[in-house]
Amino acid sequence: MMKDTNLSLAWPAPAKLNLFLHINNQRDDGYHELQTLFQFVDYCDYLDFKVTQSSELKLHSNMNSSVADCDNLILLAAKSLQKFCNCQKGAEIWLDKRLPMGGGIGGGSSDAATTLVALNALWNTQLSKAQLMGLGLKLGADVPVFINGLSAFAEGVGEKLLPVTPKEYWYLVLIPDVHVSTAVVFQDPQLTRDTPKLDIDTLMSAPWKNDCQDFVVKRYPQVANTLGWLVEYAPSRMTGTGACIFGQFELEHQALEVLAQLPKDMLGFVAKGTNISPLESRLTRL
Ligand SMILES: C[C@@](CO)(OP(=O)(O)O)[C@H](O)COP(=O)(O)OP(=O)(O)OC[C@H]1O[C@@H](n2ccc(N)nc2=O)[C@H](O)[C@@H]1O
Ligand SMILES: Nc1ncnc2c1ncn2[C@@H]1O[C@H](COP(=O)(O)OP(=O)(O)O)[C@@H](O)[C@H]1O
Repeated sequence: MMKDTNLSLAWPAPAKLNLFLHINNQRDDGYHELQTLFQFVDYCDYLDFKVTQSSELKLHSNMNSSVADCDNLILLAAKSLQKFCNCQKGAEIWLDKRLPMGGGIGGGSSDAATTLVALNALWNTQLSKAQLMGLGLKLGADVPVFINGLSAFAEGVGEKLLPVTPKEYWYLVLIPDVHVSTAVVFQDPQLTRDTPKLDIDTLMSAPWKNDCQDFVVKRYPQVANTLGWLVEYAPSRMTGTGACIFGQFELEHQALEVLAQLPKDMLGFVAKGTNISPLESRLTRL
């Protein structure tokens, strides 16, 4: 069979963990100022792209959810790049969705980032990383770090990034059976939003915590149960605004052994922390 040169396969859209997350303040526009540490893991959604000569954008996916095409961050990302570059090409896109949605591991943002990075290469629109990150930020606060592709200490709403190299542990990530909306967590008056801003050296060496965790645990018993179970085996915390919980292990087999003991009603996966994103590695072999 002849090779289809317009097809480009297996672009990873990795998950991220917030190894710590502090909320320092709420801005006048409602957004929150954060200090957070992002690390990628090697557990990913995968996207395939076929470049087309008409400007149509078409998405096929195994996502079993109610996200309409017009709200899907993949199509929104592709459209924003097309518009910004006045690009006449289009694409057919296939999404293999593996990451749980609304779990605080950033799957939607990562899909958007991978779409921007891949299409910028495949359409040859030649935007710089900084330009792509600017486009990405309009789609979501977490999109720039996925485009940058390096684990980072982040400030602002998550867009001021300083690459760092935290230890690459193995993680067992558990997925409580509940959807926790980022917007709902940030709207609640009970959320702690006054953690003092600290310098990076202090933050990296202090015990790591997530300011959303107590709040989410109190409101969602599924998250409380999951954390209560995992913390018996490993240092464990919530990522982002939840609901996923991660436990950290020195060795893969230790994480796999705990996964094997998971009660039947809990779901999870084992992944390795990686300070260079799998997307960044894919980009180097177009
Ligand atoms: C707080 C984090 C940490 O990683 O949570 P997770 O979504 O990963 O759980 C993220 O930065 C979230 O980023 P993202 O999920 O892209 O958020 P967005 O779509 O930009 O915003 C969703 C909603 O959350 C609120 N929001 C988001 C980010 C922020 N720094 N302050 C906010 O107040 C806003 O009300 C916004 O309407
Ligand atoms: N391609 C996509 N994958 C996942 N979610 C998407 C996508 N496009 C739009 N969304 C919307 O974004 C929301 C947040 O998704 P996600 O990034 O998985 O959550 P989180 O930021 O909590 O990890 C979803 O609930 C869904 O409504």
